Amino acid sequence: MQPLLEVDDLSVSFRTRSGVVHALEHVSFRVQPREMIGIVGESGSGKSVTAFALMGLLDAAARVTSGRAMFAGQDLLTLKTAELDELRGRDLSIVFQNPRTALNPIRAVGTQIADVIARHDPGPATQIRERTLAALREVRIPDPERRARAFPYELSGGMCQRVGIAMALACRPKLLIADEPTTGLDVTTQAVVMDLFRDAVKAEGASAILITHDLALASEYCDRIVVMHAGHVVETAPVSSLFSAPRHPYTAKLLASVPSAVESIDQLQPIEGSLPDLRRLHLPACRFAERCERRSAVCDPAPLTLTPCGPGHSVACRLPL
Ligand SMILES: Nc1ncnc2c1ncn2[C@@H]1O[C@H](COP(=O)(O)OP(=O)(O)OP(=O)(O)O)[C@@H](O)[C@H]1O
Repeated sequence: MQPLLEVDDLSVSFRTRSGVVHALEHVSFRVQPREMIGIVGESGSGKSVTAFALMGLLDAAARVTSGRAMFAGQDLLTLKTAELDELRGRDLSIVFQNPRTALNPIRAVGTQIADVIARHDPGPATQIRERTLAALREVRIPDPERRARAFPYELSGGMCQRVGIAMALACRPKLLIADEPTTGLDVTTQAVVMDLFRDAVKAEGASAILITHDLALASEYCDRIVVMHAGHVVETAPVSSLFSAPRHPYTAKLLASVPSAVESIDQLQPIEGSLPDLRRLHLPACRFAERCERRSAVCDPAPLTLTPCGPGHSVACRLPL
């Protein structure tokens, strides 16, 4: 099957006062039509930078030093701003971590959704209003006529995130990226928001990338998982094989650190050590090596590539489990 998104060899660095941060190095993964993938990893592993690079939203200090991201026949990394503006909101949408900051604080939420629809799919005002209300209904916002007139500060965090999802879905995108969409929401609202997200994606036959540090959430909603560590993809597999037989020592540690994945509290293990400083001039081929109990001399030579190790399962480790 032709992938909807094919990311190959993506490397991104940031210029900072204290040196160059090698945030992503040779990141590759694919998203198939109608597939929901999860990108997981600790804080600082490069999940958001990946999403921002795909959406053309990296800040001025960032530089894409290699790679391509083919989406529906176009390389997202080489598109001009005007071309990206055409795609964003229409074929490619993002739901941000903090819905309140993602929304314009001085514009009614209905107007913000209407703006997106009018920009990509212009039509008579009554039709745009109807589509706006339908988008709010789709994410089960009660009393959408009244809520459409509300400003973000008048709505709860959960309601704002529903508006964010409604806005992202309004033009029926082919690919939706959700960057920690449930952070800061209570557990019940988290489940409601995620169910809405999944149902909307599946109903429209769209694909999605869920970025999260929450493995339990990813296992519940995704078809396949991409595990990132310190700017590298270290393992990718269908949910069932990743959770039953992880091959990368980092994935195994990540799983052992999740309360819902262990049977008793005694089995719960923190991941020792921290991510390497990504400003270092000579980072090891395996950026997990300094935290890894299995490390040996075979781990040192670069480059270290993702290698198939089972159906749909690849790992970047010379001494896999
Ligand atoms: N504007 C920037 N300038 C310098 N370094 C940056 C910038 N943005 C991100 N980074 C660095 O890039 C690396 C990856 O960050 P990223 O935000 O993608 O991690 P993440 O996996 O999304 O973490 P979190 O779960 O905390 O959001 C980190 O080392 C981070 O410090």
